[in-house]
Amino acid sequence: MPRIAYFGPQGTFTEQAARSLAGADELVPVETISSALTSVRRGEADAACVPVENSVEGPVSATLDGLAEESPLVAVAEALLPVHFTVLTRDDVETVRTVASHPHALAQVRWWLEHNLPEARAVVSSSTAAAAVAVQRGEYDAAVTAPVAVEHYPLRVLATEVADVPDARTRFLLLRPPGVLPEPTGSDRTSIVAAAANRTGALAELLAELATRGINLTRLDARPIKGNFGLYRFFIDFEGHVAEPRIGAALAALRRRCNNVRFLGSHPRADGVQATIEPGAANDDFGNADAWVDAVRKGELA
Ligand SMILES: O=C(O)C(=O)C[C@]1(C(=O)O)C=C[C@@H](O)C=C1
Repeated sequence: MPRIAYFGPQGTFTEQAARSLAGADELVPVETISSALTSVRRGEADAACVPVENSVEGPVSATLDGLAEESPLVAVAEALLPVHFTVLTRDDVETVRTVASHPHALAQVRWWLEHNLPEARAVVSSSTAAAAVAVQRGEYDAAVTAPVAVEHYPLRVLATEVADVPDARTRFLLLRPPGVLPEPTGSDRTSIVAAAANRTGALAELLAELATRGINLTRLDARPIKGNFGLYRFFIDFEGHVAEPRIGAALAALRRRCNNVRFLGSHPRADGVQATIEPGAANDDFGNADAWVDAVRKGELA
């Protein structure tokens, strides 16, 4: 049975995302995002499920860095989960002095903590479920967790539906080694990471290759290239599938212009949003234009 390594332990938001993507596959919790990716690279798991971006706190840097380095992995599916939290404590805790969670979770409940647990010091844990484990062990007084954590850890519920931003969401990826790509659906996302040359206008030129082909961006993040202070990689997500001519042409142009381009996948969007097709950028427009150039080269048309 195929195995999916997910960012655990049991009871994380990522487990919920993995369940929605896994079908009948076996789910295997691992402690960190980087170990989920490593287990796929080593062939110990067939796929990894990890968070990639949150609508309040932004990109998950461990995922971005993990995808830019070592052997390539590609995203074949995504899940989008609404994020609100449950705060758990132990029965013996009278005053909450420490509250633990994943940094992304703490950032999403900052206001709530200031107003409801003003005495509590926030402590970072590797995941929301790891915080629940630490509370069980008596290391901290409370944990900010995913609602499902209460099914795994017998703790007292202090609050539910906790979220400073009511409509917060996190997007998760299912990653595999390069192989057969998912079919295009008309509602797809393509992801790349590229290191633009260090000269005036290099990033603008890179983005222009996408803009002139009518490709709508859905995310742009910069991450430092470690060991090269001041140099950055750009993670770019955009509408469309590499099977479509406008996307293929843009990727070829980026490959020519950039020091390094890595394809991170083309897969259906979880929100079902259809790609915007600008006038002249449809598959047929590219096909007809290529056919015309072929005919010109053969001396059949002018
Ligand atoms: O710790 C978890 O439960 C996770 O799945 C990680 C994570 C994240 O990385 O953003 C996922 C969703 C929430 O936004 C908070 C934490």
